[in-house]
This record gives sequence, structure tokens and C-alpha cells, in this order.
Amino acid sequence: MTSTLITNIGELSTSDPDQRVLTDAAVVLEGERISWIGPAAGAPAADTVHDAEGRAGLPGWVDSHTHLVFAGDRTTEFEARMAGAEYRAGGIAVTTEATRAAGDYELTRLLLGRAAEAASGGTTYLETKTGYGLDVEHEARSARIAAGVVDEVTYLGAHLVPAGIDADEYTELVCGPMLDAVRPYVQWADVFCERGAFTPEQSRAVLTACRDAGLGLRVHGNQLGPGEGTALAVEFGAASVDHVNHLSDADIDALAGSWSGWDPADAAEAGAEGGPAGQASAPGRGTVATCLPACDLSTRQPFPPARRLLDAGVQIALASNCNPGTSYTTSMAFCVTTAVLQMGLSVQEAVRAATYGGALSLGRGAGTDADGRRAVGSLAVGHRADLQLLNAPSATHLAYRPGIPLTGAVWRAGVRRG
Ligand SMILES: N=CN[C@@H](CCC(=O)O)C(=O)O
Ligand SMILES: [Zn+2]
Repeated sequence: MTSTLITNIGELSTSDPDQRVLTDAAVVLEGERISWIGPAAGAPAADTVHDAEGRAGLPGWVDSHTHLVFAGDRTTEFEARMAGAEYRAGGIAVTTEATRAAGDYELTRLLLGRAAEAASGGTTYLETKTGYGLDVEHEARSARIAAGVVDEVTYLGAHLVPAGIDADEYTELVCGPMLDAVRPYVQWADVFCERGAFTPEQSRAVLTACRDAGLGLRVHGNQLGPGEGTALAVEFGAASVDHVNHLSDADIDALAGSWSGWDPADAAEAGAEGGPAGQASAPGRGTVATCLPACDLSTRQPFPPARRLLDAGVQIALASNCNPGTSYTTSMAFCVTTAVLQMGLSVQEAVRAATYGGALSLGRGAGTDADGRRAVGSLAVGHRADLQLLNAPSATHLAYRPGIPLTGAVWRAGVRRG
């Protein structure tokens, strides 16, 4: 097994339980895993050496919320929004029509292009959702295509009630034949619990059916206004609730309560979280609040109360939410920049949310699961060797130099990608 020593790392953000930031550091990669981390002066020899020349190093981004399986374009809707129109869930139907019309080859090509774009920006672990098929055939097709490209696939048949079908009838389809059809390809299920999408009752039905089918749960909640999405997510022990723009005090308390007694160091020691199936059994594991700042800018929503959530003890994630309607970017660096400049997070808090936070929300924050899949999102011995070097001396430059593509060299599972 070949080993690589990456040395002379000026500043290394580990995103580990102690949130250690090492200076003059080195990392050794052996095969797909990290085998050593420490001061450059004490690093062991390796087959090959990469000199970081004082650059900053950090885990590869974990993008835990995207909608990449789609065709078509929503520029006109975006222009109208920039001119003052409100975002409405109904735009999903426009993308659904274009997605259904695209052939398998075209849809796969589009997805591969977006995944490659994400990778070139330093993303090394990627989740994506269905949700632009909205019938049995096209949801199953989206799930199948996604499973061949990304790391984790989420079933989002409950994205919008398509025209021509009663909402309750459609919800039954989502909970029955559509779920059966996507089940071989997906690990997670999600529901858009929001006005104009799915009611709390319909969302509850979807979460129940998907939980009973053995899927891990996620919720799109509290994006466009106050609502029950977050409360439902906590009640169902969902791994994440995403958007969280309009939270009540009770929502924040519920999220914080879901994490009471949880200690990341215990989680790391206890070993595998086991992915989605492990979410209920992981001790003290709560519901991650996933913030999507690029989407908030594009839809002119208030940013989520990330500072308050962190201070209350809630684990948060940052994700791109790349989709054609509300957030057409794969740039995790942009999300980190925005979280620092606009949401009151420190650089290290934002980096941790965009790496470890996402991994935690995907059940991949610690240990190695039964299939041998290693933890991602933080740099520790035994974790998958996913890391990036910035063309900058510190992670602070992500916020200090907004808009500058700083990702330099990237390793994914120990393999140099860029
Ligand atoms: N909010 C729901 N779904 C997507 C937007 C989908 C669309 O408008 O196409 C989101 O996460 O923002
Ligand atoms: Zn989304």
C-alpha cells in the first residue's frame, strides 16, 4: 500500500472533536486512510512527499444537501425574484417537466458535470436527492442515476405535489409504490414540509413510511416561514432538518434537547455511527440543523440563527443546496464565506460545519461502518483521507478573500484529485 506524506502545512484545521488547529503540521495518507497526523518535524517517512509550502489544509468539504439530478434552467424565475418576486415551491414543477423529458444519458451527463464541479471546489463527499421526477418511473430513474455518481442518495418524492393529482393520493403514492421503486438505490428520505408543498400531516405519513422502510430521515423545514418541520424532524429522530430560517424559541429548544448529553469525543470513541440505519441507536445523537446560505441569498430569506443554534448546543452543518431553483452553486467555499461574513460564525466554526457537520448529518462523522466505509469530514487517524490544501496560508482567507477560488490540491480517499 503506498503512503504519501503531506508536509509543511502552515495551518491544519482538523474539524476533530477538539476542533484542533495545528501549525507546521503534516499528515500521512496510507491507501485510503489517514495513518498519521502531527507536527511536521516529527513526521514519519513515506513513499512520496508533497510539500504544502506553508499552505492551509482542511478536510474536504462534505456537501450534505444538494438536488443535482435535473435538467432545464430557471433563469427567468431567478430574474423575476431579483426584481422582487417571492420564491414559491411551484417552480419545482418547471424543473420536473424538463427532467422527465431528458434521456438517461443526458441526465447522467448533467449530474456528472455538477459532481465534477463540486469536486473541483474541494467537495470530497456528496449527497444528492431525487425530487424532480415526481412519479414512480422518474423518481426511480433519478435515484438509480444518482446512486451511480454520488456518495449518499436521498429520496425526495415528497418535494411537490405534481399537477393533476390530489395531494393525499400523491402522498400515498410516495409512501407506497414510489418508495418501493426507489428503495434499492437510496439511504435517506426527505420531505418538503412547507406551505405550498407538504402539510405536517402528509409529512408525518411520509416520514413514518420511510422510517418503516429502514431509511434515515431528513426534513426540509422552516424555510419560507414558521412551521412544524423542525418539530417533526426532532420528533422522528431525523438526522437533519435543513433550511431552518424561521425557527421559534421552541424549535431551538427542541433541537438543543436532541443533543443533550451528546459528546463528540464519546461518539468518536464509540466508533461507527453506521450511516442512516444507525441514527436511532447512536447514543445521544440529535438532529443536525443544516444551514443553506447560498439559497437564503438567492431567495432573500433571513439567514438561519446559526450563532444561536451553536450557542444552544445544536450541531450545525453548512451545505450548498445546489439546485436550479433556489441555489445554483456547488461552491461550499462560498457557503463558508457567507456564514462568516453574514451569519456570525467564526472561520473555524464555519469550516467545521461544512465538513464535520455535514458528515455527522449523514451518519459518517465517526468510525467505520459494516461495509468498511470510513468516517469523513474530520482529520483523524483511521478516517478516510479526504483533504484539501488552500492556495492561502490560513482558512481565514476563505472569508478574507471572498469569491477567490482558493482550493488547490485535493485528495479523496487518499487519491490526489486536483
Ligand atoms: N425547498 C425545497 N427544495 C429546494 C428548491 C427546489 C426548487 O425550487 O427547485 C430547496 O431546498 O431550496
Ligand atoms: Zn433542498
